[in-house]
Amino acid sequence: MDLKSSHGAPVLTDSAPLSKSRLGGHHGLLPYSPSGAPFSKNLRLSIPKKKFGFLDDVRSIGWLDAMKSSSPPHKTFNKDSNIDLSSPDPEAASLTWLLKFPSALASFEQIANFAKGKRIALFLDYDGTLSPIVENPDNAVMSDDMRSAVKNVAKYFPTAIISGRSRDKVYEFVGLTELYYAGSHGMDIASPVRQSISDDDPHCIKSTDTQGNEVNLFQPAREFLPVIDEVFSSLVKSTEDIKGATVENNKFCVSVHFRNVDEDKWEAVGECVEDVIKKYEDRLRLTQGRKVLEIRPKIDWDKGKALVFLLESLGLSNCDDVLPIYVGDDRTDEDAFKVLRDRNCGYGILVSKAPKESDAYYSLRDPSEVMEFLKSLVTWKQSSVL
Ligand SMILES: O=P(O)(O)OC[C@H]1O[C@H](O[C@H]2O[C@H](CO)[C@@H](O)[C@H](O)[C@H]2O)[C@H](O)[C@@H](O)[C@@H]1O
Repeated sequence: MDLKSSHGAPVLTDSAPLSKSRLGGHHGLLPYSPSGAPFSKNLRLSIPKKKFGFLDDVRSIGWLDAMKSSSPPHKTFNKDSNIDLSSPDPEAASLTWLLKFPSALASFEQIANFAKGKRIALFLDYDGTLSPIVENPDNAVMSDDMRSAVKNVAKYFPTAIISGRSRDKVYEFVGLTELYYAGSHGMDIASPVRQSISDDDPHCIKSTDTQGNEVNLFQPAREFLPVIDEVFSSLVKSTEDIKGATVENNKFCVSVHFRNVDEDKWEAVGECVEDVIKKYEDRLRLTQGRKVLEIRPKIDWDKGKALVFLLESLGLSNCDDVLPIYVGDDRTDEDAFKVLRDRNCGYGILVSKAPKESDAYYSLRDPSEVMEFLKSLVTWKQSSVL
């Protein structure tokens, strides 16, 4: 694994751009694009690409606009057509987007064809993918139906959850022992013990899981634990007078939620965060998710690196016989989509109703479609072994 190390931790050398050109170089896995599609060639989707770090956005456009830019207001969808009515030509924009990111359900046969003769390995984000987005992060429980769909799919395919939550928290929500878990945006991975991975790696420690199995804990940001705890306490204090603001300790990162804060106080939330983290400028970085600001160690590690680590730890890194599929809804999932795209090995599936730029190949609209997709994988696998 290509990991630059300094003072024992992998160091972030550059802030990677979120998206790159989707054209060329990946022909083997490009999804089917219907010809003669019913949309005008002149229509272009105007979706801003993220080129710089979030603090650079703040410096150029201010806190409020930066926070708004990645937390677009809830769109109004026509009940029958599910089309965004707030855009000038929503129907065309939606169709154009679906041509670029076809539905993984509508394209299921094509995905299944690519998977023939390969082992599918599944990687799932949690919030917004397995559970719907809700106002209070503590209430983001997974439905029993979804749990049973994930349990079933894991009988046939190695399945891992890669979440921004702490590993313990996401396990508490999911509660399935048959999965692999990575928390804190991949900075806390529990995987089976494999000598080649764990030998001599200072970030790996052997531990025991809830069932008494020996596991390998990979925690590349362990040295940041005291800083993260310090920042968490300071943020709880500094945001206590902002109604609706909450701070979540995700062990190796901290989330500052502003979903329930009046928009005229968003800037105040941003300023609290800036005040607290400015003295850690060389050690921490700031990113943004869905109405959440996230403070993370400045190390070269993300969900994409976690995906590669898990593939290696599970003995699934050979692209010739493994097809990794990563399903996620958030900006942080883009790092994993990009890894699959760059390696030309596997598919990213973006969960979104609204057109967004992405390095995924396919899309699903919401967690209920994710559940349908998981069920389809099981049905397909069962029928192919008959
Ligand atoms: O990587 P994920 O599993 O998607 O975690 C990302 C963040 O998800 C949670 O926040 C988001 O979901 C909440 C519950 O639906 C919602 O209230 C919040 O506005 C969203 O940002 C979680 O609370 C964060 O800590 C995670 O980083």
